[in-house]
Order: sequence, then C-alpha cells, then structure tokens
Amino acid sequence: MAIKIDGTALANQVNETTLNRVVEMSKRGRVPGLAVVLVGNDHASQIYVQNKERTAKKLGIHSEVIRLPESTTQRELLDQVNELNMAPAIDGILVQFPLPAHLDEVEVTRTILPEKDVDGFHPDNLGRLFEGDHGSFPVACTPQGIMTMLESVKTPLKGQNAVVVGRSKIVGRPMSALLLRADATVTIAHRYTPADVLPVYTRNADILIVATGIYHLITADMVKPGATVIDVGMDRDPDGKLAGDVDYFEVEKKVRAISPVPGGVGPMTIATLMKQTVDLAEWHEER
Ligand SMILES: Nc1nc2c(c(=O)[nH]1)N[C@@H](CN(C=O)c1ccc(C(=O)N[C@@H](CCC(=O)O)C(=O)O)cc1)CN2
Repeated sequence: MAIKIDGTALANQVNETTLNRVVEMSKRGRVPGLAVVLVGNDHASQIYVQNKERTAKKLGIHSEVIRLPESTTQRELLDQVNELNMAPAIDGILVQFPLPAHLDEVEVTRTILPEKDVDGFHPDNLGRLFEGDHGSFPVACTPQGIMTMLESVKTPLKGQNAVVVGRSKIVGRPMSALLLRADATVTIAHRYTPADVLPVYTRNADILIVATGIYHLITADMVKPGATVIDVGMDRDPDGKLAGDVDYFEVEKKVRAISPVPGGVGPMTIATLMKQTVDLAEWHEER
C-alpha cells in the first residue's frame, strides 16, 4: 500500500511554524500583512480566497481582501496594485487567477513589486528560479508546497526522472524549474503531447506531477511501479464530487507514495502562501 501524502496534516505542521514566527515578530511590534485581490464572481476563486483569509487570520497575519467587480478595467486594477505596492502594512500581494478574460494577467503580474510578489510569478522571481538561485525569494506556492510534500516522504530527486504534466504559469513551469534546481531530469508534457505518447513519458517517471484539470487522465497502466505521484487536479467526478487528475484508488496500488484530492496539494498551497508572507515580512523588517 502506498504512503498517502496527507496535505492537510502537513499544512497544519507548516502553519504551526508560521504561527510561531508571527508570534515572535509581534513581540518586535511587527505584524505581517497579506493583500488578496479578487476580481469578478468566479465561484471556486471566491472559496480559495475565503480560505486564504481564514487561514491568515488564524495565524495572526493582517489580511486584506479587495473584492472588485467583474467590470473592473485594466487601469483600475493596476491602480489598485500600485496602491498596495505603496502600503507599508502589506508585505505580500496576490491577485487571484484566473482574471476575467478582458484583463491582462501578465501586465498585472509585472506591476506587483518583486519584493511583494508573494505568488512568485513576477519575471524577476521566476527568472531567479530558472537561474537555479537557491537564495531567498518567493516561489509559486503550489510547486513550493509540492516540494515540501516530496521532502516529507523523503523522495530522492537528484538524477531521478521527473515528469510534469501541464505547463501552466501557476504550476507546471515553476514546478519544472524547482525539480531542475533539485537536479532531477525533468520532462514537461502538455496539451500538444500526443495522447498515445504521454504514457511513454509517464511510465518512465520516478516522480510524476499532474496538473491538467482532466479528471482521471492518469490511470494505473500509465505509472511506474514505486513512483511518487502528486495530483494537482481540481476536477469533478461524474457525481459532481471534487476529484483529481489521477485515478487514486487504482494508482495507489502500484506506487510508493501518492497525494489525494481533496486534502493534498490544495491545503499546502495556502500554507506555503502564509509562510512566504512571513518570509517577505521578515525581509522587509531587515531593510
Ligand atoms: N494568484 C494565484 N491564483 C491561483 C493560484 C495561486 O497559487 N495563485 N492557485 C489556484 C487556486 N488556489 C489558490 O489560489 C487554490 C486551489 C485549491 C485549494 C484547496 O485548498 N483545495 C482543497 C479543496 C477546496 C474545495 O473544496 O474546493 C483541497 O485540495 O483539498 C487552495 C488554493 C488558482 N489560482
């Protein structure tokens, strides 16, 4: 039976450390601050933002959620980001994605100051990651959370074959850079990888990270025995229940370790966000 990588339990551990750091900071008269900007009415985004706000409050992090209407213009959004760039109480700024289609995510990302870019999406931070820099800078929260999950089950990375399915800005691209920085041999598969070729890659993966949004794309015949599998999918099964990109109950029979959905990567994304808010606050404190 595979090890279940319990993201909820691990997130609780990470949050406990973050809470202790916040307590220490508050003794020095400093409170870390996180601002989340949510534009429009996307139902899933509203839930994720609520969870972020709730967790921040629990950990003693000052949290501001700015809810803007669907009709917000690019100019209005950039002005809002610039205002937060200047706000002394805010250490980390996150604009929740996806944005409504009329807004330009790239320009928004580039407007957030790199030193407040708690999501790690700014080209300066992403560039440092791709350079292989091991210094202290924010990294996309889902991939960074996944690295903590891999470490929690002592997954060897150096020289191992890692396959990332999906090349999004939020998961696939930064994930591949983190694995490469950890000396894995990295392959990225994506929507243009032919369906009959995908299993050739996935069957060779010692570490398989799947972030496609396709319900049960990965079946047991597509994984290598003994692999470590991380499921980033947030899909719905035929009954409408939350499920992942990996057929968990079949795949777990074959692999060494696997993360579930829900209760895997999702909670770790939020815990990593909180940790990185405190990292930035400590960094700002030193300036
Ligand atoms: N600016 C960003 N936007 C988005 C990011 C991001 O990292 N930065 N990631 C995703 C959404 N996301 C965080 O924002 C996120 C998704 C899911 C979860 C989570 O805890 N999922 C739970 C299930 C929740 C449910 O019941 O629906 C789980 O997996 O157990 C947290 C954060 C896209 N946008």
